[in-house]
Amino acid sequence: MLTMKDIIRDGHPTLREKAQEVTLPLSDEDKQLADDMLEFLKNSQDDQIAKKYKLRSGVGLAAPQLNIAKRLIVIHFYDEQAEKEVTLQLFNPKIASHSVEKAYLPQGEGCLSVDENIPGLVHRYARITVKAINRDGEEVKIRLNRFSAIVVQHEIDHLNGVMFYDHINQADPFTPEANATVVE
Ligand SMILES: Cc1nc(NNC(=O)[C@H](CC2CCCC2)CN(O)CO)c(F)c(N2CCN3CCOC[C@@H]3C2)n1
Ligand code: NI
Repeated sequence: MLTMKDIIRDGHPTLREKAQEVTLPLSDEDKQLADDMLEFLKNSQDDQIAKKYKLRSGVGLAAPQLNIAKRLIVIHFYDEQAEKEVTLQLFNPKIASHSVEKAYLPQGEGCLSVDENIPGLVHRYARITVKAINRDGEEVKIRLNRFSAIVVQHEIDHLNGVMFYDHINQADPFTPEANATVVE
């Protein structure tokens, strides 16, 4: 099982690299990696397992965080508003289109690859359409909004060597951009 020792930290060069597209058809190794990443997220959200293995809680993970420079992201969390579990294992994800409107988490963002807290608002697109290959090797087109959209953008950033704090307005970190929507 993956634990925090498998996650590389800020300063490691791989976090600033552009990850390589996954070759198709998906290999068993790449499918296993996606499953290992999903298991980590589920474990990290289980109080007992997280405590036992000292896992920081996560709702998303990108392969470069495991020092694997491949374009693979995994998302897993319970969407209270939609009252359903959201689980995505996306290979070669691309933002095909996005809203002009921006959105942000009022508490800012963190990252399993960043050990210190870096306060400040991270403005992202409020709605995105993502094209990707799913675990079954099918091309999918997914429209996302609110929390899901924010998490997926954070993860796709990791595939392009972008960290969440790159987006923080250092001059004015806590002032929301005009017309930006808060995602509670
Ligand atoms: C917002 C949040 N960020 C958590 N951690 N950080 C992460 O996931 C990083 C990615 C997220 C940071 C901001 C957007 C994407 C990991 N990253 O670095 C990957 O690149 C959480 F854990 C969390 N939740 C809320 C829901 N809760 C349900 C019950 O279980 C616990 C869970 C905790 N919400
Ligand atoms: Ni992160």
